[in-house]
Amino acid sequence: MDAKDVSADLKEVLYTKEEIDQRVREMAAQIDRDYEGREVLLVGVLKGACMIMADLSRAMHSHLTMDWMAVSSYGSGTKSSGVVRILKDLDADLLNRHVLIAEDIIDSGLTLSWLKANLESRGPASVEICTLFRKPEAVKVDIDVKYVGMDIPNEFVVGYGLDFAEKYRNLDSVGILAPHVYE
Ligand SMILES: O=P(O)(O)OC[C@H]1O[C@H](OP(=O)(O)OP(=O)(O)O)[C@H](O)[C@@H]1O
Ligand code: HPA
Ligand SMILES: [Mg+2]
Repeated sequence: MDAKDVSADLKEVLYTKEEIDQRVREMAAQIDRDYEGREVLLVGVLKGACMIMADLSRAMHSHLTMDWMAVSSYGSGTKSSGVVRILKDLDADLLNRHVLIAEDIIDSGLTLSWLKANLESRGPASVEICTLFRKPEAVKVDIDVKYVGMDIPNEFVVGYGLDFAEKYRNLDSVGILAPHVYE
């Protein structure tokens, strides 16, 4: 393998592009059914959710609008700082809207439990969460998540939008980062 190939930094591939694609399509179909007759505002949490937003929205068939928020709690490390910072707020007014937050991962859950409460305070008709990945062993807060793609082990993963120090987001599969990369 080319030494510059980013996938060489993975210890193990957890999900291939095809497996992710299949699961995203299933979630999109479920969301279409659940929101029948209601227009969804998809809120993508930058930057990690860029891939799931792009793929989920295109796999959905109902009318929807999209907006973006940028928050960060990981900086350049592999552990949450626990402090969520808004780097970019939404443009949309949430009053009476059906908001569906699209996320790449729930790890400690701190980002989404904070974000859900923040969006709920803006007068929406509803706020639900869709995440592609969740780490059940890492979740520290009680958080109601309506759509979960896959539960994964408590390891630092990269790819499909997920980064380590801003790298690896462009991998089309998702895998466990090899410890030699960050130790
Ligand atoms: O459940 P938690 O422990 O809070 O972790 C999940 C959050 O961490 C990552 O974002 P990050 O802060 O790395 O920003 P990024 O999306 O720009 O990479 C990820 O995209 C989630 O938003
Ligand atoms: O496992 C992870 N990988 C990348 N970013 C993350 N943000 C929270 N958990 C993770
Ligand atoms: Mg990150």
